[in-house]
Amino acid sequence: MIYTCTFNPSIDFFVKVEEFKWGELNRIKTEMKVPGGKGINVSRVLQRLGVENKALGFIGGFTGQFITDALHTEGIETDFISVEGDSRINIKLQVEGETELNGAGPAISSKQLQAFLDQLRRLQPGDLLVLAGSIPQALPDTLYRDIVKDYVNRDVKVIVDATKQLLKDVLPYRPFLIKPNHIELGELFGVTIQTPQEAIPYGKRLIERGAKHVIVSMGDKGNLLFKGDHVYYTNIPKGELRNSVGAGDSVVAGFIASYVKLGDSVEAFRYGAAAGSASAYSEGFCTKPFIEQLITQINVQQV
Ligand SMILES: Nc1ncnc2c1ncn2[C@@H]1O[C@H](COP(=O)(O)OP(=O)(O)OP(=O)(O)O)[C@@H](O)[C@H]1O
Ligand SMILES: O=P(O)(O)OC[C@@]1(O)O[C@H](CO)[C@@H](O)[C@@H]1O
Repeated sequence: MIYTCTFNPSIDFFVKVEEFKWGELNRIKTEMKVPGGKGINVSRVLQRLGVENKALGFIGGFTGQFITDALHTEGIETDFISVEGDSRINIKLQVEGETELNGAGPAISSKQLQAFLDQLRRLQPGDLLVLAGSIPQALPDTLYRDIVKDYVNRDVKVIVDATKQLLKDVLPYRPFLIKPNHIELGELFGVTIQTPQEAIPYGKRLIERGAKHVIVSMGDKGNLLFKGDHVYYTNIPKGELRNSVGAGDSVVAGFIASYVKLGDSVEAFRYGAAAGSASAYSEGFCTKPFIEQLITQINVQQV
């Protein structure tokens, strides 16, 4: 079974305006409210690809109710722990590019955290666990590390999509896959990375530190996969950018969907890259037919 964990789910409030003026009244042209959070996005894309999975995490208040109801309408299975506060609303302002304003999220008590950790005990050898996104401030920042440490030894493949220390700390425990984007990769090493060539030495270091696979997504510059001593690059198919929120999560979901079917991480990388671009070229998220249309334009080359 595949489980995704979103410690801090959100309603993503997408807002388009013609022009944005600071300090003035701006009228919204179009708006859309979608359940979000990185693990939830992975669940959504897996569900669209016909891969059974369950979304776990913490949800609360009227926003939490909206998130749960909307996910069930989409056919996504959930098993969230309830908290008292409201799940956050993340603003995605689409004008001259995308500006994001992400909320802090509700408090989570140690009892609620324990209920979540108890839930994880149902994991079986062979299961796959996705830990994705930021964690609310109330939670210990060793949380991802502790979970990876526990479950990797139980033959669970753990995938981590997080940033900074949360990501650094999991490496010695051999996560199956991590997926920083090039900016997050640069942050880990205190450098600025702009090209795939510049990313290569740093991706290799993450493998040396323990990750089994590393995908570095680079927006319109393509993707890199690091696996053992090998490095692979995918190009980007032709298309028009509509929304890049969740494109990275789609890469993760596409990788998983293909990997569980074929067990081939290089082919899974190609499928993940197609899913990322299919989401970037859609108003919402990718669909299976669109991924399979774009994948014909994607080549994987060893670099
Ligand atoms: N402008 C774009 N044109 C084509 N493909 C894109 C574009 N932006 C993203 N993609 C595709 O989606 C992948 C993931 O995008 P990106 O590197 O922006 O991930 P991310 O920063 O983790 O995204 P997020 O956190 O919003 O989900 C890219 O590597 C690429 O395959
Ligand atoms: O604040 P976090 O947890 O780092 O990121 C949350 C988020 O920006 O990531 C997703 C896109 O990847 C969105 O659905 C969501 O709003």
